[in-house]
Amino acid sequence: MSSPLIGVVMGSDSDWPVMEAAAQALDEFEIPYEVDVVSAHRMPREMIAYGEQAAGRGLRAIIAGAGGAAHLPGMLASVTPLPVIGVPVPLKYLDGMDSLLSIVQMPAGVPVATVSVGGARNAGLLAARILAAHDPELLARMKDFQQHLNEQATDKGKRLRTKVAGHDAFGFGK
Ligand SMILES: Nc1c(C(=O)O)ncn1[C@@H]1O[C@H](COP(=O)(O)O)[C@@H](O)[C@H]1O
Repeated sequence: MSSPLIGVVMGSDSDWPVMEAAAQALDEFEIPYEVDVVSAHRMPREMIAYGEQAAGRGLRAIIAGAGGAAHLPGMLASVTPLPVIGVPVPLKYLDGMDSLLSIVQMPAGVPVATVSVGGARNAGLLAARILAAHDPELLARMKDFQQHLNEQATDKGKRLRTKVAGHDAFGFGK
């Protein structure tokens, strides 16, 4: 198995049902990744070690998901030079707003690329794009993926126009 290029980490294994979508996106692009629980709050020393060692171990980006007082992505970003993508994980209370605000509002100098609440799939796709910027083969696959999305959306329009007869006003891809 090739060594991981992306670290997919989360504050708890309870985040996995949300974070799994990041792993699935990486699987679709055949990007090797590792998965682990790394908590800034509950295992601060291990979290610092993970962030400090990530680049040296060959990772190219870190996807970090956490819920509630989600300090993990920002703390990782403070100790690694790698791009960090933060995923706000929604919990039972506050619908993920707490997590979103904890991740997104970073001080200048310590960037975290924050995706939407529960947006782990986009985190995986963003990590794929980061790698694709220096990998022509991966870039070509990302373009194919975007073309496929376009075709799916166009088909949805066709189906909707068929369903709502008489409202064929514009008609992309007729
Ligand atoms: N936000 C953080 C951090 C952190 O930011 O370091 N560590 C754990 N957590 C979050 O606590 C929530 C509840 O965790 P448990 O389900 O283990 O009680 C999870 O969403 C986790 O990401």
